[in-house]
Amino acid sequence: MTRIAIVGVAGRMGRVLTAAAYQDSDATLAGGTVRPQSSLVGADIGELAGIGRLGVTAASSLTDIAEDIDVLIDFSTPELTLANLAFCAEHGKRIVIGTTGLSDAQLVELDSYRDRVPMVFAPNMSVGVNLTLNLLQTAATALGDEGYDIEVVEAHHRHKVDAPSGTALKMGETVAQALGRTLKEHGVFERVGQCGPRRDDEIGFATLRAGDIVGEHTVMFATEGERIEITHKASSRMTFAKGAVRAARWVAERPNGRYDMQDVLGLKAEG
Ligand SMILES: NC(=O)C1=CN([C@@H]2O[C@H](COP(=O)(O)OP(=O)(O)OC[C@H]3O[C@@H](n4cnc5c(N)ncnc54)[C@H](OP(=O)(O)O)[C@@H]3O)[C@@H](O)[C@H]2O)C=CC1
Ligand SMILES: O=C(O)C1=N[C@H](C(=O)O)C[C@H](O)C1
Repeated sequence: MTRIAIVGVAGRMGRVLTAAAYQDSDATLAGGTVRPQSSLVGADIGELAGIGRLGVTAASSLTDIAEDIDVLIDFSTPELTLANLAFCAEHGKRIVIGTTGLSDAQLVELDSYRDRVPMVFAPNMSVGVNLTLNLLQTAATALGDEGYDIEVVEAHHRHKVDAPSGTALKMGETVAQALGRTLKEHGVFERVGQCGPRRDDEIGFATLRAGDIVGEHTVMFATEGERIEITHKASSRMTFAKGAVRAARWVAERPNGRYDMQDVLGLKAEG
């Protein structure tokens, strides 16, 4: 049985991850953390998740529960995730990372742990989004050089702090890679004022933030006379949480390395 700890059990994802780990019959929900200063230290994590008392209390530090856990599931902030990777390297633990919004420098730091920690790092843990990435690769390969404009549109709840979403960036990167482009060179993240007509080879991004939208992504391939839209809509955070628990069970059996959700789901294209 994989013994799972949830980082930030009082967060939007933390609560749903707690329920998903508890409901998985092949995993044990072994612990969870909140900030050291939080009034929730010592609270029952089942009660925080709204699933009733589980007899597992929120710890103020991973060090306090290190003996009890095998894999961390971390959907928090870039800074905390990097600190938790250092913890994993020091204590021989594994980690599933859903955190988005890492800077280029933070991504380099995360990657530096690949030889010391078995980790799954993915901006979206849902089966549907990961299948969509394969559909996008096929569409981009077929349409990209045929004069189709490519735009990525995403919508999320009003509390989200990073933009564009990690998933939107991953979708854009997938399309760019299929076309031999890069987001550094071809990504357009802002259009305002007299910005001129779009270039043929740009990949545009647009972000919406409103209400309680769980997560919606569309990639548009548009040309004179037609457009194709490939859309994924998440209506419950449980889709991400179940994927993360599946990834935790998977990474529990893997050597040091950086994996993603396509590895977990067996969706990676050969070669
Ligand atoms: N990969 C995927 O499938 C998905 C990824 N995400 C990503 O997950 C991340 C979290 O999203 P969400 O749950 O909505 O955000 P929340 O802000 O609700 O959750 C973050 C949690 O981390 C805790 N936290 C932050 N800093 C610390 C710290 N120093 N010590 C202890 N705890 C800390 C917060 O505690 P406090 O409340 O006290 O600040 C909070 O509980 C985002 O990056 C989001 O993009 C979200 C959904 C799916
Ligand atoms: O913050 C969120 O809520 C989500 N974040 C992820 C992202 O940035 O792609 C995944 C999901 O869409 C929800």
